Amino acid sequence: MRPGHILLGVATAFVETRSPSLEAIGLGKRYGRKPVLEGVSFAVAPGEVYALAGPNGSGKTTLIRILTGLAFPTSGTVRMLSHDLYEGGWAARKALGAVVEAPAAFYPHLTGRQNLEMQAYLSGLANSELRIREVLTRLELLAVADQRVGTYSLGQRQRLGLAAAILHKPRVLILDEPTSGLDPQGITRVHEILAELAWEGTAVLLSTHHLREVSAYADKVGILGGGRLLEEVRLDAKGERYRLRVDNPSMVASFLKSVPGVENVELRTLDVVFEGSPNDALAAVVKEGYQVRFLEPDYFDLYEYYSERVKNA
Ligand SMILES: Nc1ncnc2c1ncn2[C@@H]1O[C@H](COP(=O)(O)OP(=O)(O)OP(=O)(O)O)[C@@H](O)[C@H]1O
Repeated sequence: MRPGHILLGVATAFVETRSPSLEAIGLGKRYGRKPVLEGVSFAVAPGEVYALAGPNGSGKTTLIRILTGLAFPTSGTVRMLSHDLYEGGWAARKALGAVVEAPAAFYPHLTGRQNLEMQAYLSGLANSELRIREVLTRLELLAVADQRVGTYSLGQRQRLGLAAAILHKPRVLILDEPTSGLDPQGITRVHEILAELAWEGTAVLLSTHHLREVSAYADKVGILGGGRLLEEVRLDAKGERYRLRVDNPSMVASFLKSVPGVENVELRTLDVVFEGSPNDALAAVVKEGYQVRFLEPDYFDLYEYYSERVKNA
């Protein structure tokens, strides 16, 4: 997770000094002759949140199925805590918690608690009673823990899926659209929980269409398009930017590119966005005789950036 104000130093050290928990290395996948993924590589460090975004059909679910061992790549490999996922056996698999086809499948006639007990038994988890209570509390499911899962709302089932995925304290958590179908409160709660898990050191990879919510705490966003990783956006590395609204933005954008102290000038529909000195930019534009309507800080908008990136791919 991205460092919060108080804990900044600690989290930064945590993310940067450890080797990746999850690595995708040159992943490719074909169905027959149809390529669905090509050359996809990225890494997720302990405590990092990596969000996969991309339009429908861009390959997110296929990639997540490969990363969780539910499908095999045609080329490339996956490493989980430095073990090969497909050949690393138990050492690689026990590191992983996942919800792939959300909401996860549960026995509807058993209660939430009984479903978790079943899962703990099947995965050989010793003394699971306390741990089950812990995850039910964390996912705010204690009040419905002894209710049959068949009576759960979609949000409760989604959270039970997450509870099951983290029961054995995995160091890598992979989730395919964990907030799909949830109401705004449910979406916020799931994102809060993922941020907390990352804060404790779990490497979290999720696919999502909720870019604005995820940009509040994700460290990186991988943008998939047509089966390729088009770009990896580091959300913590975005420098200070400014937005200038003027009467003739395209001419002002070309002009600003030649002004010392002003960098990375971009035209964004009605506005000119740039990095560097806002004072130098304003003085130069006014001196040149352009009419300025306003100048303000440009907060990085992942959704806007993503839309532009996918449109131009
Ligand atoms: N079993 C399969 N056989 C053939 N083609 C497949 C198969 N599974 C997926 N595809 C194709 O692979 C492409 C990527 O699909 P995928 O489900 O991974 O995309 P996605 O990004 O998860 O989409 P969405 O956002 O709609 O869930 C699509 O063109 C899809 O038709």
